[in-house]
Amino acid sequence: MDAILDYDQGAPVTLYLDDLRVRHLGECRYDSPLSEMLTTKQTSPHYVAEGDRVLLEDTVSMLAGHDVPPEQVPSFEGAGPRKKIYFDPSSVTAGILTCGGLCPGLNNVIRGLVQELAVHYKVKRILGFRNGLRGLTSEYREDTVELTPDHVRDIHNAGGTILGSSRGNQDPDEMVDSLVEHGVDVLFVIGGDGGMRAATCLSKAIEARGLDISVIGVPKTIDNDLPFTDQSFGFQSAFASAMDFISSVSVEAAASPNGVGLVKLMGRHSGFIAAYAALAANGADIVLIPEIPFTLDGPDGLLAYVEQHVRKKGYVVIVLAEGAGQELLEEPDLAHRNGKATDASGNVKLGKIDDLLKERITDHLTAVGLAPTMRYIDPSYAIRSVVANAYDSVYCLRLAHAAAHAAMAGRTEVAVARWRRRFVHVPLSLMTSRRNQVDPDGDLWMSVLETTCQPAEFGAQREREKVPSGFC
Ligand SMILES: Nc1ncnc2c1ncn2[C@@H]1O[C@H](COP(=O)(O)OP(=O)(O)OP(=O)(O)O)[C@@H](O)[C@H]1O
Ligand SMILES: O=P(O)(O)OC[C@H]1O[C@](O)(CO)[C@@H](O)[C@@H]1O
Ligand SMILES: [Mg+2]
Repeated sequence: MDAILDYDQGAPVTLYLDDLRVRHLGECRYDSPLSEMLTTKQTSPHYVAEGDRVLLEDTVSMLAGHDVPPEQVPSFEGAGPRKKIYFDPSSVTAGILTCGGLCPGLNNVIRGLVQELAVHYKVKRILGFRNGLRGLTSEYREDTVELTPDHVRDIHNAGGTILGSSRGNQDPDEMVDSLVEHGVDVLFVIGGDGGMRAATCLSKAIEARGLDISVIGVPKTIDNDLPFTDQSFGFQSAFASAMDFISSVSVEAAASPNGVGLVKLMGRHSGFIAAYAALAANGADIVLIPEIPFTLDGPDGLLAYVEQHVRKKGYVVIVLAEGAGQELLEEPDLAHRNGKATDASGNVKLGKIDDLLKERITDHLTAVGLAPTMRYIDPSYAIRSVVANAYDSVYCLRLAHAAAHAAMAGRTEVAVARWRRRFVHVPLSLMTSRRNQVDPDGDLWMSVLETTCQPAEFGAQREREKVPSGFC
C-alpha cells in the first residue's frame, strides 16, 4: 500500500511514502532548551506542530486522487524545534561547509546556524571547514576556523562565503575520517545538487561505519534547479540583479538603429533566472531557456521572428539562459563551439550559444538590409556574488534555524526546505532524485509568453523532455 503519487505528465513520477520518511539517529532523550517555548504550540496556519505533517500536494484534484486514509497521503515531516532532542548540546561539535558555485545568502545561512546553535542550544564548538568538501580531505582538514556569534555577527553584509567554496570530487571515507578526527557530531552541508549528492554519500559512509553523526543539507542554487523547495535561497537576489542588466540592454537597444539587445544569464539546465528576470524587467521580447528547444531558420524560426520584431518595433531584446539551444551546437559544423568538457565536479561545460546567436542574428539582419547594432551583456558572476536581498536574508535565517533544529533532533541524510511556504524535512535521496525545471505547460512559462508575446515555440515542435508538474 505504498505507491502514492503518479504524475501522468509525460514521464510519470511515482513516489512511495517511504521516499518521504526521514532517517533518525535514535531516540530523542534530552530536553530541548527551547522546550518551554513549545509547550502550548499546536498546528495553525502559521505553525506546524511536532508530529503533524505538511502535504506534498495542494490541489483538491490531486488529493482526491488518493484512495487512502489521511495519514497515508504523501506528506513531509515538518521542520522546527522539538521538545526532546537527540544530542546533548553541551557536548556537541558542529561543522559547517559551503560548496559549489556562489549564491547570495551563503553567509546569512552560516550566521544563522552559528547563532542558533551557540545562543539557543549552547553548542560550544562550531567548526567551519574551508573551501567546500576539499576542507574535509586529509590534506586540508586541519585548516578549520572556529565560528562564534561574534565572528559571524556582520558577515551577512557581504556576498560570497566566509568559508570559501570549491568544486571537485573527494573520497567519502577520507571525509568521514576528518569528521571523526574533529569529533564532529552534526555537519551542515550548504550546497547545490552536487553538494546534496555529496552529503548523501557522506551520510551513507557514516552509516556504514556505525557512527553517530548527523548530516543536514541546506540546498542552495541560483539556478533554482533543486526539487521539493518552493524556491532556493539566493535565487531572488540573483534574478533581481539580473533584471538590471536586462533594463540596461533594453535602453541601449531601443536607442540604436536596428538594436538587438542580448543578455546571457546563468542557468545551466533550468531557465528560472532568465524567466523571472525577464518578467521582473518587463522589457524582454524573447526569452530562451534550456527547457524549450528552438530552431533558428525557417519561417517559424527565431531569426525570422527577430527580423519581424526589428521591422515592427525598431529593436528587439532577447534574454538567453546559458543552457538554452545547446541542441543547436550539436550540429557537426558547430562542434568547435560545443564545450562537451566537464568541470572538476563532473558538471557538463556548456557550449557558447551566445556566440552562435550573435553571429547568426547579425548575418541574418544584415542580409535582409537591417544591419543591426548588437548590444550584448553577459553579467556572468555579477548576479550571484551580490549580497542577499531582504527577502533572502530572512529566508536564509529561517532555513538555518530549521537546519539547526533538525540536526539537534538527530535527523540525518535530510535537507531543510520551504515547501508550499512551510519549512519541511526532505530526504536527501528525494532532493537529488530529479531536477527542477521550468514547466513548458506551467503557469510561469505562460506568464512569460503573455508578457513577451513571443510564440510558444520557435520552429517545428521538437520532442522535449517532460518535467513533472507541481515541482516548479
Ligand atoms: N554525484 C556526486 N557524488 C558525490 N559527491 C558529489 C557528486 N556530485 C558532486 N559532488 C561533490 O559536491 C561538491 C559540489 O558539487 P558541484 O560543484 O556540482 O556544486 P553544487 O553543489 O551542485 O552547486 P552548483 O549549484 O553551484 O553547481 C563537489 O565538491 C563535488 O565533489
Ligand atoms: O562557478 P562556475 O564553476 O563557473 O560555474 C558556473 C555555474 O554555476 C552556477 O552558477 C550554479 O551555481 C550556474 O548557473 C553556472 O552555470
Ligand atoms: Mg550543481
